[in-house]
Amino acid sequence: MSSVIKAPVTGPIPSTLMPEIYDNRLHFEHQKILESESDTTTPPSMSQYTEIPMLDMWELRSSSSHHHHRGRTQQYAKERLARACTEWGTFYVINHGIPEELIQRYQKLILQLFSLPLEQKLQAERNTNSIFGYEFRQNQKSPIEIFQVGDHEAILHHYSRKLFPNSYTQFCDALKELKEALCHLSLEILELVTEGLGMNMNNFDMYRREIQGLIRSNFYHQMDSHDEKEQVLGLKPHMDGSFISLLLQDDVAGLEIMKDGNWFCVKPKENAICFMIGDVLEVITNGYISSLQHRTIQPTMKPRLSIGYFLVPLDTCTISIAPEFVDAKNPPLFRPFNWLEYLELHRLLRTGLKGISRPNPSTLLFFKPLEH
Ligand SMILES: O=C(O)CCC(=O)C(=O)O
Ligand SMILES: [Fe+2]
Repeated sequence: MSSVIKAPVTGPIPSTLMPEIYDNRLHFEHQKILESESDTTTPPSMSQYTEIPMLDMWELRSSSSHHHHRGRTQQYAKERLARACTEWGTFYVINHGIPEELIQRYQKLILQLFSLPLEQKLQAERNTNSIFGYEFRQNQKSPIEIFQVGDHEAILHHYSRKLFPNSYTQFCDALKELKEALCHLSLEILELVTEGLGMNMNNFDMYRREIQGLIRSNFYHQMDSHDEKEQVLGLKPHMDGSFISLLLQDDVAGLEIMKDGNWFCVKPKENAICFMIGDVLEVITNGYISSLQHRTIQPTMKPRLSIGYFLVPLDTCTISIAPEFVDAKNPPLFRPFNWLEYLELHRLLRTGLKGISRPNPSTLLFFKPLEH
């Protein structure tokens, strides 16, 4: 029998108590973050480009793997997948099977949404307590517009009706269709990843039943500046609060990833979807794989559109380390928590707490076992 150390189980903390409970830890941890990542507060300098690993879904899919040669190809692809997760936390997925027509149809409609008059878009403005709706961020030199919805159809219809009074079904249909395709693909990849890391598939199935999807479209306005050397931060450095995320991009560069302490620019790749590991998977694997720190740079020549799909737990789902990742040598690094608790901290860290105005690089720091 393996010696399994159980992390203390705590219930969700009422949001009203959070600031008091976490205040001291917040100051302490915040200081550590500032020391370890001071570069993120200064304007970014030109980052080097990097290639990231590339995974071919045709090779990874098992349906016709009886053939000896194909079996070997698949085995090799699975090994590369596991390595991409432990070494990079990100990779491009090719031959993913999501129809180009569907992606283009949604891109066209979401660009129509972003080109509506601001007063109309603000009819669907995100409520401060919600993660859904339209958001206009006046960012340093040029704005970022965001539209995010989840699996709740009523919410999607509510916002879509305000934005497209005459043609909202067309928009809703395209969004739902794309969201379903991305959900399917992300579950397929998540299963391959967890299997490749040696996770017990019964534990995986447990999570699979408690999952929801968020789809978020980011529209980055180009800067007026003509100085090509000047770089302005779009989205600040962050980790996604998801199991995994999938990112579709147009042909404008802007995504940057942190690898071995340096920022690298990831060029968009035609017909490829960027996969990223989020905080939830880091917790479940007890840090065996890490969530990917990333940020974006405002475009200079033309605007940029990205569409993110986030596979996240249900609000009430308890996220805890899968027991197979804990033993005497690997004590638990995180306490169990639920998704709403995580979101609340995420929000607090973003909006600032008692003078702390810097946004979070890692929300997970606050879910360490209290004795650590
Ligand atoms: O626009 C991008 O490339 C990244 C977007 C992102 O990181 C996010 O929405 O969380
Ligand atoms: Fe992100």
